[in-house]
Amino acid sequence: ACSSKFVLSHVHPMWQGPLAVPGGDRQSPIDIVVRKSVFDSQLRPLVTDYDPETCQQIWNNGYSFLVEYDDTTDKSTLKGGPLQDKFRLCQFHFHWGESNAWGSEHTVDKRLFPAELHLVHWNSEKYSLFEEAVMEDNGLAVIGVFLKVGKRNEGLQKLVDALPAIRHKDSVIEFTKFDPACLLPVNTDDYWTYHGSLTTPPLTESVTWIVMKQHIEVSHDQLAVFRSLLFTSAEEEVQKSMVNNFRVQQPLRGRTVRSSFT
Ligand SMILES: NS(=O)(=O)c1ccc(C(=O)O)c(S(=O)(=O)NCCc2ccccc2)c1
Ligand SMILES: [Zn+2]
Repeated sequence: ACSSKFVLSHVHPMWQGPLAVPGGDRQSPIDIVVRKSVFDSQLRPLVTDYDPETCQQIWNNGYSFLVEYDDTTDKSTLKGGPLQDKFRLCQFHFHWGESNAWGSEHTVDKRLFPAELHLVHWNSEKYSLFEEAVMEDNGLAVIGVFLKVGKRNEGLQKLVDALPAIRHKDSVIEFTKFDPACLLPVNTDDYWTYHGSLTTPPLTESVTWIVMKQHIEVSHDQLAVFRSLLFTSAEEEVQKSMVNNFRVQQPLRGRTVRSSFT
């Protein structure tokens, strides 16, 4: 899997890392200004082909929880959309707030959502390892999906039920047969896309971001379980709730956000 081998232990407490990377002119997240996005008719529908059998584990890495997939073969892939190559799913995770008023990393016309899902993929046509791809311009593709509070999300419940077992940083449990397609919105043809970066250290500018226009709904109670996770490990005296694990928005620096819809 992608990030399990690298527990970012060097990440200082303010996991958000520097506000901006020196010389970085394609940092993420950003505010998507809808009326400034440019429709591109060349943008194709996303093609996801996820195999639930590749789901391996769920763990708390000290700033989010990650569901990790076996990315040693092309069994769970993403292609199409703005992408030229085939990308392999390595993990998905979320960002959320301490209240339903904020929590997402991207915003749409400054609108905040209570949480945001990221599905991280790497270019397996050009690179042989995630760790290589993460350093390259066209190395990663991350799908962003906004979460809104509403009806209970049945697909999410299996994941929510696993969270109490990984309350503390560095806890991990086996987690299998989870199809991440159940977390995608009904309509995946409408999205914004732009070139950006990881929103966590090392903040490398290797990400083609694909942000879904349509959100998914989760219940208030499901989101409350996210907030029961802890940033801190079992040994630490002071336990800190895992909330507000999002990075501040970054300057657009002249980038164009393209849309697949008018
Ligand atoms: N918000 S985001 O999509 O940018 C993102 C957040 C967290 C992580 C992570 O590793 O935990 C990742 S990651 O899986 O891409 N890993 C980045 C850190 C890393 C770099 C190099 C090798 C392993 C891990 C991405
Ligand atoms: Zn993320």
